[in-house]
Amino acid sequence: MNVTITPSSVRGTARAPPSKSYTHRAILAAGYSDRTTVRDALWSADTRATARAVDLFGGDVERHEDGTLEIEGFDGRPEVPADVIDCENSGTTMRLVTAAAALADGTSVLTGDESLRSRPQGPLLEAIADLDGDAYSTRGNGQAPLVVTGPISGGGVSIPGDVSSQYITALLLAGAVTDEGIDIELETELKSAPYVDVTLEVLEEFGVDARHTDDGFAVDGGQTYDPVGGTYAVPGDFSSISYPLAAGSIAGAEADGVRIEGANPSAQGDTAIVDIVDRMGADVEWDREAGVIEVSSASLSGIEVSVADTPDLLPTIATLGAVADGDTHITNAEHVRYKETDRVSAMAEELGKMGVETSEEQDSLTVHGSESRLEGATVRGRDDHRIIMSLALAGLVADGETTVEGADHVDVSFPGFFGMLEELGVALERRE
Ligand SMILES: O=C(O)C1=C[C@@H](OP(=O)(O)O)[C@@H](O)[C@H](O)C1
Ligand SMILES: C=C(OP(=O)(O)O)C(=O)O
Repeated sequence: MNVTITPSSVRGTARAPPSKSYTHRAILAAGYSDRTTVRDALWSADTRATARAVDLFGGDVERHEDGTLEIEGFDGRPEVPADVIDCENSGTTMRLVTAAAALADGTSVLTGDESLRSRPQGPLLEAIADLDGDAYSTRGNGQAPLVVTGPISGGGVSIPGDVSSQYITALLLAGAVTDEGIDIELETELKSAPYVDVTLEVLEEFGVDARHTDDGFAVDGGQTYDPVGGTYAVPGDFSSISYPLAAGSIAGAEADGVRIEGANPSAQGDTAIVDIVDRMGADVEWDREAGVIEVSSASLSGIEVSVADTPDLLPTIATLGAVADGDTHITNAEHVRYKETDRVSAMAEELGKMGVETSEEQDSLTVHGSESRLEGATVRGRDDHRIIMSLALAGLVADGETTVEGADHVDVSFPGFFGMLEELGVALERRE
């Protein structure tokens, strides 16, 4: 599907979709439990991939119309899957499920789409091998397809922290149900660190104890996943909130801008987007207790911002920077190159088609904003949900129409994205 956006101003109320990161963890944690009800779960292509893995491990995920998932777990000991586990486009699924597969008494095979089969899995495979499991890439290049044989019983591992925090999350979730637990020593500084805090928060809610140590993280073995009252509720997603928030900041009607509901505080690092648009000059208020953000546009100025903790915000910030006056310097961005696409280059090249100048280095992206309007253009979504959504936002303030190709991929994290834009008053057309 291609989507053509006509420049529009936005006003009205948007509701944050549930968090993808919390939903993945909740589905797998529920799999490790006896039985759990997960309320307000995100049901998207990525989270469905995690649910399918839980089914293949011997659990059962049933979804009710209201978004509640009733999950019968495999109770800490995954069965050997009867089929290949297809993680599709989801890095989180592949990492979390690889470590779960290492608990099974036999061999699991994991694969994914072309994008996922190009992302790095080597450090996690080596960690499993250090724990006396057997884990390898069929092509010997550290990328999926992956073959994982367990069971592991726990122990100590050392792992780099600057490739993906998801390796740590995966080992903590699985480590709790090993015999010995897992002690993780970080070899390099941790990037995307708040995502591990999200994991610790979910583990705590499921009654599992895991902790920071002097040189990394640790989880004791022999624990049981058992949330209070047998239920867990997923909070709103701040990576997704970044889109209506940025839309309101660049195209919000002055008198009555955009109101975002479901914006309750949690461990998500991407809550930083509220501060970022504020620093750029948007008129924004966040009532944390009510979980409501209100934003309207003002003229924005470029800023310097590190995405070490918040890689998923880079595409949104790049679009904000394109509209702002002056340079927006996005630093500590190397790990953003290991996502569904190399998002640093993807945003530089696609915004370039809209007349935006950028300078790219391995670890940073500088967007040279100017007061002249962006040019409407046909841009490639690169089969990457965040690139698609961020380019669609740029289309709100371009001169003329902007067509985003391959826009269906928003289904990965925000299936209702274009419907939300329409409700905010955006004129757009979908073409198959
Ligand atoms: O654990 C998670 O839920 C995520 C961690 C981050 O990845 P990395 O840790 O690989 O940077 C983030 O980019 C991804 O969208 C979700
Ligand atoms: C990188 C992302 O997710 P994942 O790593 O799960 O593919 C994302 O949602 O932007």
